[in-house]
Amino acid sequence: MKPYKKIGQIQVAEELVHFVENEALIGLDLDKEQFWANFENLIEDLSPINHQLLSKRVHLQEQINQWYQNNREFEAKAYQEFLTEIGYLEKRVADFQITTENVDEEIARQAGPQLVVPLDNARYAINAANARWGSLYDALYGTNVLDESEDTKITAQYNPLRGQKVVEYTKQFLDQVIPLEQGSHSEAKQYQITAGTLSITLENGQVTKLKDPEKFVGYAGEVDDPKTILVQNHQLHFEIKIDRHDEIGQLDQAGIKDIILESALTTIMDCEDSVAAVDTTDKVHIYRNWLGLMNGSLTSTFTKNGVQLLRQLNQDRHYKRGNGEEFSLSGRSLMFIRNVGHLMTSNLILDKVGQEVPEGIIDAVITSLIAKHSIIGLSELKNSKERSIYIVKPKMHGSEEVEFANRMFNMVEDMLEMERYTLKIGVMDEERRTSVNLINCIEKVKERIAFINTGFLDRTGDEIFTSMELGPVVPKAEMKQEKWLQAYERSNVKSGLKTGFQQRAQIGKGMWAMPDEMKAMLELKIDHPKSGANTAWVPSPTAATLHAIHYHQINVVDVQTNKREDNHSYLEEILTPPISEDRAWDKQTIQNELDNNVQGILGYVVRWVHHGVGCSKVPDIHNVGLMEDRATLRISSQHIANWLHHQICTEEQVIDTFYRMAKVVDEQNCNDKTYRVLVHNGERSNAFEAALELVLKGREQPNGYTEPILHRYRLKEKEEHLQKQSI
Ligand SMILES: CC(=O)SCCNC(=O)CCNC(=O)[C@H](O)C(C)(C)COP(=O)(O)OP(=O)(O)OC[C@H]1O[C@@H](n2cnc3c(N)ncnc32)[C@H](O)[C@@H]1OP(=O)(O)O
Ligand SMILES: O=CC(=O)O
Ligand SMILES: [Mg+2]
Repeated sequence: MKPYKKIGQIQVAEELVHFVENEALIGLDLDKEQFWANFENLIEDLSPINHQLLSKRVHLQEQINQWYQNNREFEAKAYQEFLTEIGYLEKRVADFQITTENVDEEIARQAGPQLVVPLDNARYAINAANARWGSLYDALYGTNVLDESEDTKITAQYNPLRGQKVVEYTKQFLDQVIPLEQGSHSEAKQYQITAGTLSITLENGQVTKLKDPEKFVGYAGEVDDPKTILVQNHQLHFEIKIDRHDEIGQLDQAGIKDIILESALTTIMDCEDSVAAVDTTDKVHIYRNWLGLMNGSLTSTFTKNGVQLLRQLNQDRHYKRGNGEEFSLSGRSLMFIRNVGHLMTSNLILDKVGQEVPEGIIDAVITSLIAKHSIIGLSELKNSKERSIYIVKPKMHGSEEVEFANRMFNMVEDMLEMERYTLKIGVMDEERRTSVNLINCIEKVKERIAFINTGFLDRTGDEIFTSMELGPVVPKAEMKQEKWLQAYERSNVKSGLKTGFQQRAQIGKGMWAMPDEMKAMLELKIDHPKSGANTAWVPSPTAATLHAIHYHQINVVDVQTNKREDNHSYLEEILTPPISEDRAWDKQTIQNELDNNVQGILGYVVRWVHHGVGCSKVPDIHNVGLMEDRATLRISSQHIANWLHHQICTEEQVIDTFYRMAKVVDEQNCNDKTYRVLVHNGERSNAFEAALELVLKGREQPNGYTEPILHRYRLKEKEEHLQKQSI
């Protein structure tokens, strides 16, 4: 147990006290004693409400379970009436528009990718902040986007034939998004600035310009020898980089060495489902990284390909307009911070009766305190030009819980002496009770909402859990085609547009969870801007650069304008549970489903529990690397729990599958010297126990969440490790 310091009536872990008083509060005009006194009041006011909200979740679910048991023949109308009666479905508020002010351009006006990154990993987090700009040449060369033959494979040295394909693809992209009045970019020999505008000399000597000359917005270098041409299309920028002496540039008749796309407009620094933070040390580590991002001091030193590297936040980018006037664009992605939800408590702080305090309350106070460093502008590397702080709040159920978050944000603003609505909120639409009451949820935070986002992964987990009693759900891969999911996605866009999100806030779509499948992403993720979303999640900087292409191809403003007319009522479809009509799957189908889910669960949980890694790339049974986090774990564990409950498989079969897949996962990790096998000489590791419990006790977990079990086993693992060290 960590030593605590008694402050007023509460007890605060020494490590947190030290961090707050010697790091987070330094440079801020806040009184230390007052800070702790206010924090204590806030805990006293809010903790009981937090607990009541959680009890309500349990109570509603008990009633839903009972209803399903009494109504085996599902009838949509009766179901809706029942949900209204118990207060799950809320009475819709009168029409309103959100009024959020001081929202940065990256959120309100620009449409583009949103990157997510685990905040416990400084190397990745800085990389993410810098992923505002990414090389299109690298993204195309280094992934599977381009069709590959023997000749165009990635080789140890640069492969010019592959490079040629990259250039061809890029020139087509340029012709598509910044076409020339005559000819093609592939015929361009020279780009220069003439009389304040971009002129292009073609190989036949003809001089032409852009079809839309206003897309040229700036340059760097000399007018007759520019090093950078900055263009803008659909509010999104990119740079054409020219250097005739460069290894790549010299192969191009116009000297183009790269195209740098504005990529991750925004990034979510994640303290939630992609990290494994179970104690004070873990939490303070994350808070310290956030502080480094907010005051611009975060660095990371690491060795890559035998070279020692220092990574730090990028500076802004400087240009001249056609008339010579200087201007700059941010070199970094606009950062959000994702706090934890309302569920867990933390021993970082104990209240006056010695109970752990809700972790979401602690996150709200500490992450906002830290972000104040950025808004008072101590660092040159400002995050928000509008002096706003962007907090993503996940896993809220219904409008009461959103109202609670709003109340908490008000109190935090007051205690940190911030103007009202400095704290903006991003509401994850990822629990069913929020989806069906989304307009009411938005209304509760209408002065501060900066995004809604369909977290379809958590949402799928919640869907399975909520309808657990009704029947067996469809196989996991079929979930995306289910009525509820399609309707939920559309309804989310509709709700955002009806309440005035256009040009004011983000309507976001979910994660691309196959980090290496970039060709498929380029083919499919264009559906997100097409659906009216002005952002969507990507798992890596490379994915951000490739997904940015979609926002050049689709003008989201136009799409949203058309979608504003959507008057379809989606409620009944959203409330159609994904229960299989035909439960007669053959033995092999059932076993494959189990194998796939169990492999993913074990592959993820072993790294969570034994190594403290909260987001991993884990191969599925077809050997496709999948991004796994707590939300995907929630789906897989709930899925098996559901099939077990409805006797699609037996407990014996599940346990047997766990043992078999443990060997597969051990084999996948055999090159990792720090790896400990899941079962050793019949002795099950903590990770194995945790993974199995997530399934066998899946129905008992609050809303199917995985946090309680993961935390318990990770703490046990840490404790055992300490004991071993002290022997
Ligand atoms: C349902 C939800 O809540 S989704 C939200 C939670 N999910 C996430 O946050 C996903 C974030 N992504 C990741 O954590 C990682 O990309 C993973 C775990 C999926 C894969 O990680 P790895 O196997 O290490 O990736 P891989 O080896 O292909 O690439 C590593 C390189 O890419 C970079 N990278 C990978 N992901 C990211 C990221 N999200 N942000 C910034 N950089 C990243 C790393 O910095 C590293 O580059 P470096 O060597 O120059 O530092
Ligand atoms: O948080 C995202 C999700 O899909 O869940
Ligand atoms: Mg989620």
